Amino acid sequence: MTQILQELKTPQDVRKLTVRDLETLAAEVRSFMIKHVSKTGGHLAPSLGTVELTLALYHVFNFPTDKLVWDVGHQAYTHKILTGRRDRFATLRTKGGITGFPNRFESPYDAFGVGHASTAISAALGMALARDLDGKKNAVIAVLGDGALTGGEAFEGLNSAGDLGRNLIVILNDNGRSIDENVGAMSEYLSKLRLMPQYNRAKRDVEHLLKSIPHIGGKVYRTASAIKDGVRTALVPGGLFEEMGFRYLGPLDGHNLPLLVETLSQVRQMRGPILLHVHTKKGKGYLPAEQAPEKFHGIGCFDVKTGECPKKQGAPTYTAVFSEALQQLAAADQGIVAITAAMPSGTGLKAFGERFPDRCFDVGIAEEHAVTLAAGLAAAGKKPVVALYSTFAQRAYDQILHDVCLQKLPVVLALDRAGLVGQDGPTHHGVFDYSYLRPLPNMTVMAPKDEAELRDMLATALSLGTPVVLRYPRGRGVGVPLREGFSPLTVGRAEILRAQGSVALLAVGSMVPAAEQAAEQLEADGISARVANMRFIKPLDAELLLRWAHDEEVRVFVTIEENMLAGGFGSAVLETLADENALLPILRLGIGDTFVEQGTREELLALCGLTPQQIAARVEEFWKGLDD
Ligand SMILES: Cc1ncc(C[n+]2csc(CCOP(=O)(O)OP(=O)(O)O)c2C)c(N)n1
Ligand SMILES: CC(=O)[C@@H](O)[C@H](O)COP(=O)(O)O
Ligand SMILES: [Mg+2]
Repeated sequence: MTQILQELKTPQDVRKLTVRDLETLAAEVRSFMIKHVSKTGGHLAPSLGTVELTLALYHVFNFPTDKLVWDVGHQAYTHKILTGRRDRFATLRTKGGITGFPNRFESPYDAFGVGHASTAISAALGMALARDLDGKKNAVIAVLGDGALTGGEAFEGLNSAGDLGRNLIVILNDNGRSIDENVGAMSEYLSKLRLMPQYNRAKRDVEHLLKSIPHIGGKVYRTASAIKDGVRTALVPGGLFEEMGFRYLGPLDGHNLPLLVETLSQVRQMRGPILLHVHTKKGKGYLPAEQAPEKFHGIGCFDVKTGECPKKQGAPTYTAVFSEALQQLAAADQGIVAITAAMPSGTGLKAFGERFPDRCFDVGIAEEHAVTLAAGLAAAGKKPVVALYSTFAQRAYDQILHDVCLQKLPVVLALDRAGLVGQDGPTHHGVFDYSYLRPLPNMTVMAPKDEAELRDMLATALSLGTPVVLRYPRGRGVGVPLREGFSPLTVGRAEILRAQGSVALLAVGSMVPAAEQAAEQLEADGISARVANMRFIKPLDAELLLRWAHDEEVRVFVTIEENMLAGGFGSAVLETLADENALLPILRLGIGDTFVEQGTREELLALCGLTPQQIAARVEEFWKGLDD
């Protein structure tokens, strides 16, 4: 570690540095960050883009008295390094280590916990209102990206903040990208602003001139500013934000420290809602990341010299199998269309979009809109597939209920990253979907045991003509052979994998292979076990459940799921058996009433007691308890 960074004892020390020191510090922070993230993996490109902005903020403001709210929080590594987490930075995103996003339990400098996009303005406005109620004077700053600005909640926040008129600084960190290319009319608008610095300079000059005229200058400026003839909104940079009640400043070079420090020092004195537009480069200062910002958005470990990641062998990912299957089905059916909410690469829809550009829609970070858009397409006769990460689908609950299920529209929700996702941790685990989707009438919910079954489930989902959810985990498949064609499944029918045994292991999705291994272990230990791949969480195969419940050999039911126990698959089995007065002793395995921390998927499955060995051991213990 080089000098200035090493000598910083508290974040307040950054306030004492000269601008020249800050420039040296920026270089030190970058190489520190690259060195560590190359080993742990993480959101490198977004965080490289905000080094100067973060240093300037810490130079000008007094955190944590002033409040700094990051949007998503994947760009906040400099903030973490400055605020007491430098020495633990090597543990970033590892089990027991520091988290990948700001987290209120980790540091008083993390004013608000994040991970999902577009929340910063609303949260910061809440803090500004509380400050005013308490008669305090601290600054409140929200930093969000141009991608986050495509999210509806960001607009709701702007709308409310502009109306309430409180002292609030919103910094728009515009790097022209989301994870992939940014999309939408707002993104176009920001691009135009970036190309019009001359207007901005002119505006600043006019402001300066008018305000310098004694007595009447300020009045003239305000009158001039109040002209709302449409021309201003269209031609004056930031006119759109100004119409919403913000004072717009920028765009300025977000890597120019002297300019940032000077501007933020002025902004600090201003009143009312301010929107400062800074222009940054994703991956700044590390050539491989500048050249491939999408790859370095969130990356595993890599070689610092080359920027290359170690090649991984193995089965294709669920995402890749989904992508390929959807393209195959869409080639045969013109009615199939696909929608992503800013995750074309992550969900595998990028390849679909390249092949069927007219039938693929990236709507930005707008999960609610994505689902209702799909409902509209379905109402007009199309077969939409909305590919979302399970965790982000939480955003669209009312749309799934009100716009899709209530109207029984044939929308297929393909929920990727379902279950425990690994290093992103509790903000991103997709472990709630069975519980929140199961109560919805008209909904079918299924989960494949492997990547081959994913293909068949997708074909089944598209053939049903009703709302369907298909959820599958992050990462690689099991490694089973993939057939050419598709074999549609019977809805609500389980697959029996082992037909005899006193313990009935009922598993869904990713837990089916684990259940099969656990059954072998149990057999080896002298307890016979049968196994069903339930396939459908809704409708459940009630016929099988009752048949097994009434089978004299069966003494215990065990449900196994990578989901919360509350309201999940096990609850569904329990309800069905209770309603039919067919209850046997039942052991439900899944995730207890807690937010699961970060770690590798394997570590977290073990933490939740869901490895095959742990499943077998927990069943054996339960079994022994029956005789006591
Ligand atoms: C609700 C929600 N949907 C999707 C995501 C996934 N996601 C994380 S960062 C990101 C792009 C954000 O772009 P921007 O705000 O411009 O930040 P940048 O990465 O460019 O710094 C997306 C889509 C998310 N975190 N939250
Ligand atoms: C910050 C964020 O929400 C995304 O960048 C997310 O970390 C991507 O996850 P995957 O790596 O599973 O695509
Ligand atoms: Mg961006």
